[in-house]
Amino acid sequence: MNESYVIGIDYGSDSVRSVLVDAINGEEISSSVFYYPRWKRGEYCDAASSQFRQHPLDYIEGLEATVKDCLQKSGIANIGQAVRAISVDTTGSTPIAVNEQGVPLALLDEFKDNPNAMFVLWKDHTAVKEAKEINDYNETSAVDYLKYVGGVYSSEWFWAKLLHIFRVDGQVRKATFSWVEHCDYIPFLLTGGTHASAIKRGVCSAGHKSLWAAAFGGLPPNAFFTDIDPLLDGVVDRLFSETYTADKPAGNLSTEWAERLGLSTSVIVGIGAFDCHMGAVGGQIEPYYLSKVMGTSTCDMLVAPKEEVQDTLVKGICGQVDGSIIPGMIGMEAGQSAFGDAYAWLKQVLLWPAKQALQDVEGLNDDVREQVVNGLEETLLVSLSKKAAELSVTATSELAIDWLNGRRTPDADQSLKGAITGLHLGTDAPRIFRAIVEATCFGAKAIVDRFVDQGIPVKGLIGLGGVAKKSPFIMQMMANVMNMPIRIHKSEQTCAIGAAMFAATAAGLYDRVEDAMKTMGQGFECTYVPEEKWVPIYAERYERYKALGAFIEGKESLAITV
Ligand SMILES: Nc1ncnc2c1ncn2[C@@H]1O[C@H](COP(=O)(O)OP(=O)(O)O)[C@@H](O)[C@H]1O
Ligand SMILES: O=C(CO)[C@@H](O)[C@@H](O)COP(=O)(O)O
Repeated sequence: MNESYVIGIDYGSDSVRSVLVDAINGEEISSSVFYYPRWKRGEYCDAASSQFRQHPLDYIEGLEATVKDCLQKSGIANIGQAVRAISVDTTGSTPIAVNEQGVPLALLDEFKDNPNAMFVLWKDHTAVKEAKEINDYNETSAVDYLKYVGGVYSSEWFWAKLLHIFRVDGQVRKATFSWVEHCDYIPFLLTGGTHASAIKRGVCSAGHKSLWAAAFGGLPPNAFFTDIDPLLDGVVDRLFSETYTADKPAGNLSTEWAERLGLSTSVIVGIGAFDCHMGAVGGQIEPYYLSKVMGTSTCDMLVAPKEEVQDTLVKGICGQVDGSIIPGMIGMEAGQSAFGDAYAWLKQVLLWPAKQALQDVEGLNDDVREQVVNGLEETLLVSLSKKAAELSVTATSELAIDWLNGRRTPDADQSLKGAITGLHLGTDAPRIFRAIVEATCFGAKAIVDRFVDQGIPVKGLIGLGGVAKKSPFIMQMMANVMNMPIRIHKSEQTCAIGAAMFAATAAGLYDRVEDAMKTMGQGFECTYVPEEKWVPIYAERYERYKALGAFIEGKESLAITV
């Protein structure tokens, strides 16, 4: 019997996806998706105050459901005995408070409905004030602890979130022993860990979000944190000093989880990492190619050999970490806090009157109502794209800024807001949609410019994730705005496939993840090439986008006519 099956698990913002893969050739045997039920009902969240929390049970139920479903769908007899390894990727920074035993507080009766005891999702921006305090304090610090995270600490990250929760919830603070990223918690859970000090931390989350750096000898010292707020006293001592790359095992599947999943305890559980990092590997990243994972948000990943990067520090990105993507190389991360979410926002604005009208119509059958709403939800972005693709654009057409969820890169500032300008009576839904799509592409170009300006060349673009697969309109606009071809990867599940590649490496089926990537990678399906006619028009409009952005930031008065 072939005993080379591995499982990759990808925890996205709305759902978890698992894939069962044959590690010998990368063949995808089966896959399964589970939408988080509590999250779907909007529980524990308040978009108006940027509070986005996820209950650990959403993750645990999804883990069990998708893995069992994959095994069952495979149709392979005794598949449970043939699985060699599991690796997990998750969103991040998505941390949670745990007690001494490593149990998330929301799993305890006392805290089961308390959002502050749950995972603080990456896009939760309740800690803007705390991030600013970290940035301000670092300015005065003798050691620049932000130098490997782009020089700016974001409210999307670990320490800002921890401090915020400690300040707003004394009960949670008192019950907290340690604080752990989602990507480090799941391997701990699967391996049956019983003490928080045994949680193995991946270098990916530690380096990009928690200020861990080998050059600092680990995390910043206690004094750094207590100077920001004495509430943080002692926390760092209960965190970690060692980190691991994702090609290494975290341990074996515990007896409890082996039984729950129908697998054996010889299954190796790999060290976890962030979705976009494993996604870049699933999408066959190459040195100096920007791998853009384009979904709800974007994560823009780049790897470069250590000896070439040397002392170059790229300002305003989400960090550069030795081994965060591919062990042995410097992994760099940048991104946009709202990409697909910006389109989803417009969709919801446009659907509101229709949904309301359907509610108001008396005597309408509930099934019909639901069918109409579902139909609109599914088709609206596709029909908007079709119409928007037919529009011509001039210098003064509607112009938007994409910071609907703040700005992640360049120079994280989650307090910034989006904008749409140049509206007139002829402005209709497709024109607004076109402007928003264009703004997200301009935001993407600003990231490329930042890498290049700081001495890191961008030699090509790789497109991954939901939007890259679903929207030829947006990908063509991206190629035109960037004036660079963009190659779209074949895989529907690059993050989960990347996790499967790491699982295969952690189990020793490959020596290096690059070898797994070569053999298990599915290749590319198409390339969008810049259209000459549009390149100069977008180049001009990009200058206008930058001027409008500077105005919104309060840096400059408006030097363009909108
Ligand atoms: N046809 C479409 N055109 C543009 N964006 C789309 C389209 N269909 C879905 N999206 C966007 O894709 C995003 C989801 O991407 P996906 O990669 O599936 O999820 P995640 O980011 O959670 O991993 C949503 O924000 C949605 O607005
Ligand atoms: O920010 C990171 C990683 O650093 C991502 O986890 C976050 O953008 C979530 O990505 P998705 O768009 O939900 O796939």
